[in-house]
Amino acid sequence: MLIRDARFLTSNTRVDLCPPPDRPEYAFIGRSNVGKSSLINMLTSRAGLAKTSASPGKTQLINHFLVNEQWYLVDLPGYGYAKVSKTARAEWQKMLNAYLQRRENLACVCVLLDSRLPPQASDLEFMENLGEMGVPFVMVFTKTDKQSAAQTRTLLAAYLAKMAESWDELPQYFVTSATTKAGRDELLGFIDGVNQQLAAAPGA
Ligand SMILES: Nc1nc2c(ncn2[C@@H]2O[C@H](COP(=O)(O)OP(=O)(O)OP(=O)(O)O)[C@@H](O)[C@H]2O)c(=O)[nH]1
Ligand SMILES: [Mg+2]
Repeated sequence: MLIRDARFLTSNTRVDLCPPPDRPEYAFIGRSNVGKSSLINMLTSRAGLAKTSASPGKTQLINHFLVNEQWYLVDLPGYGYAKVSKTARAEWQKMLNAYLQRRENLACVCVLLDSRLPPQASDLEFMENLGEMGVPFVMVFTKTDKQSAAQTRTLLAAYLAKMAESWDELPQYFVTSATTKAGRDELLGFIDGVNQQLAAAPGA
């Protein structure tokens, strides 16, 4: 997919204030600092479109971007960020659940996972929840430039083996780097395919 245009629309904390649910939406989520905002910039080839930061907890709102006037990309705050208060975390959980359950045009959630780490409880739990809510998702492994291809393969195999313990069918996955642009064509191709399926679906 060629990215002709990508622009920021809105930031907010409430699902009812999000842009009209009139086109397919892809939400990027994952633990703080996993590389969500960087991946969005890499996919759209717009450095600085989504704000990135070396310190976790940078993204705090539901941020909508419009791509090619055709689909929405959403940058969500990271979960599992220890330095926020319990109250703030509970608020964020409430906002996130409302978003996941009520955002009717949500086509797919991209769950970002640091390719250098073994399966983390918070990620496994988050994916379980998505499964229970019936929200479609894919796994996106990030930061593969930070290690050798062999190391990525080993960790990926271990991750898939862990997932196979609780999932009959493994979710689709992508192996990416915001630095080398690895996985860009694959992920954009996937989004394009889903967009086309949705456009062809009855009632679309
Ligand atoms: N080497 C490398 N660094 C990356 C990559 N992706 C992100 N980073 C770095 O990791 C840090 C966090 O990236 P962000 O994109 O801000 O992460 P985030 O998930 O949006 O973080 P929060 O909004 O705080 O939850 C930054 O210092 C990025 O430069 C990658 O693919 N390769
Ligand atoms: Mg961010």
